[in-house]
Amino acid sequence: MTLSFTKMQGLGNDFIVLDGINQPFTLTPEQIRQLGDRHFGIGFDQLLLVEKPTDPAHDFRYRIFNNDGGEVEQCGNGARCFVRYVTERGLTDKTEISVEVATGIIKPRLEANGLVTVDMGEPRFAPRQIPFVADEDQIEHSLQVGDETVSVSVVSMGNPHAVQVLADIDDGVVERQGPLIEYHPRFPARVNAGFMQVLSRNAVRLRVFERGVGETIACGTGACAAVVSGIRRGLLDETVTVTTRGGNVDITWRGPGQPVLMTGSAVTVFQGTVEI
Ligand SMILES: N[C@@H](CCC[C@H](N)C(=O)O)C(=O)O
Repeated sequence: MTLSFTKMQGLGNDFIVLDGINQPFTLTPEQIRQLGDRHFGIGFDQLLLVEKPTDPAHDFRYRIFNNDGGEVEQCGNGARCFVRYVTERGLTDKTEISVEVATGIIKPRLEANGLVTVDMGEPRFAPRQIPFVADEDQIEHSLQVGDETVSVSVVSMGNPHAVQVLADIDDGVVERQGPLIEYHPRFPARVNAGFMQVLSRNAVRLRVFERGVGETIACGTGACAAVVSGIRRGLLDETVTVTTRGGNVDITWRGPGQPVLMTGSAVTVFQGTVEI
């Protein structure tokens, strides 16, 4: 089978995007792993699939597969690339679209300056919504990670996140704790592990060890989860610039009951075909 693909990136979090509307196909997890291999395949953090919506009230269905072949619920940097892809390829003439993801609806909007703003929906905190093994919603939970006891905020942005606030995120903590937190038994669906350094009430640095990939250069849902957890901890104001290793993204959250808004770049890198 020959597949046409587009390689895209949002802050260096990289994707292949496949049009499943005009090019119907199915891929096994093993085939996704092969395509994602950076030496033997195309290489990507996530594979994004554009499909017709199941409900005609929406414009598209957006499916996401991690580099390990597993399907996941949400991808923020990918959502920005998604709207650029469907507009650049003429799949819609709208610049604001309503998109079905596994756990709800997101609304990406292409701005006049080329940046993309995504209404990512409301964050969730109840342990069963993460999922996380705990009796009640707390702003911080104590977690035993190897021989360290750490304090995490758990947030679902459709997908699960555990965020720590640390004075230094470059001292080896991501490499040491990331794999242990991803597979921690209190996260039955595994988790994305975020490591945030607060610079001011409107600026943070963030590194994320992503479920199903390892550390990525940037994680959009991770940025949303980190800012939400920082606001809940009383450390941040409602609009925050998140600096990742791949660049900046702006996040706004006005509090409980409100959606998280994310604004950042989305870039097409190249197009091609691949035999699978
Ligand atoms: N890179 C993403 C998140 C992709 C999914 C994540 N690894 C998961 O397993 O939940 C983003 O930009 O949000």
